[in-house]
Amino acid sequence: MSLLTISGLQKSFAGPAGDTTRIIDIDTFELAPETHLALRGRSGSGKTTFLHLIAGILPADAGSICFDGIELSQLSEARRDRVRATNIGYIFQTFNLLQGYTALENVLLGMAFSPGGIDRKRAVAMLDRVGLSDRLSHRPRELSTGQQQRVAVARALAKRPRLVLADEPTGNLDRRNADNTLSLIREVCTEDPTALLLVSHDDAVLAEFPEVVDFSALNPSAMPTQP
Ligand SMILES: Nc1ncnc2c1ncn2[C@@H]1O[C@H](COP(=O)(O)OP(=O)(O)OP(=O)(O)O)[C@@H](O)[C@H]1O
Repeated sequence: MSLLTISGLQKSFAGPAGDTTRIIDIDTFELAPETHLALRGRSGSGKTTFLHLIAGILPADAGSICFDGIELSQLSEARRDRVRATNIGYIFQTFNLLQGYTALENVLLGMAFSPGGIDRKRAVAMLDRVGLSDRLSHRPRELSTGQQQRVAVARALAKRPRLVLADEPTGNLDRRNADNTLSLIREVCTEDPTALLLVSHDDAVLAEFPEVVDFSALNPSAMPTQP
């Protein structure tokens, strides 16, 4: 039984000149529960778009995305938001932290719709595990870029999701912090047990995964914009 089953998935975007480019054209993709899978791919090949479709942030033009028995393409945006808030821990490439809230509040708010609800002890423990126990009351703008990335990691993991989507989750970290953060993500996803779909360009990160899929093989219509 797979946690995520995708078929015939298509997504195009209109360019500034009104022309349309198909960014995603994926025949089939499956992710089993508790599986850890990494995606590698060129910049601009559509990896973030793919994660946004899975998370229900973007609607697909065609095809099916079945998450835990729920067909996302049949749902309104509000219902997709609820599925994501309840089941998916998303580590955004650009963090998406709420600027008016502290690091701890960002993690607590991330737990608000999860089945376990808000658990302050777990939120504090997760921020401690990403090395930010002395930054609980800092707002995002008072944190370094790497610290903001670690808050985003803590927020995604603290809620005990069924699936973690991680878009370059170590992209702004030095080697030591990148290694620690990756180990933490995989450790928490094993403890709880959670499926993990991670995008990375970093060979050291990819080497840690039992399975790495080349995104351009999965999505052959991808049009890389940069080597
Ligand atoms: N809202 C949008 N409107 C128009 N084009 C878009 C939009 N979002 C993404 N694109 C285009 O889709 C393509 C894929 O973008 P995406 O962010 O998914 O790539 P990526 O593989 O994640 O890249 P990177 O590795 O650099 O983060 C790019 O060419 C981008 O310009």
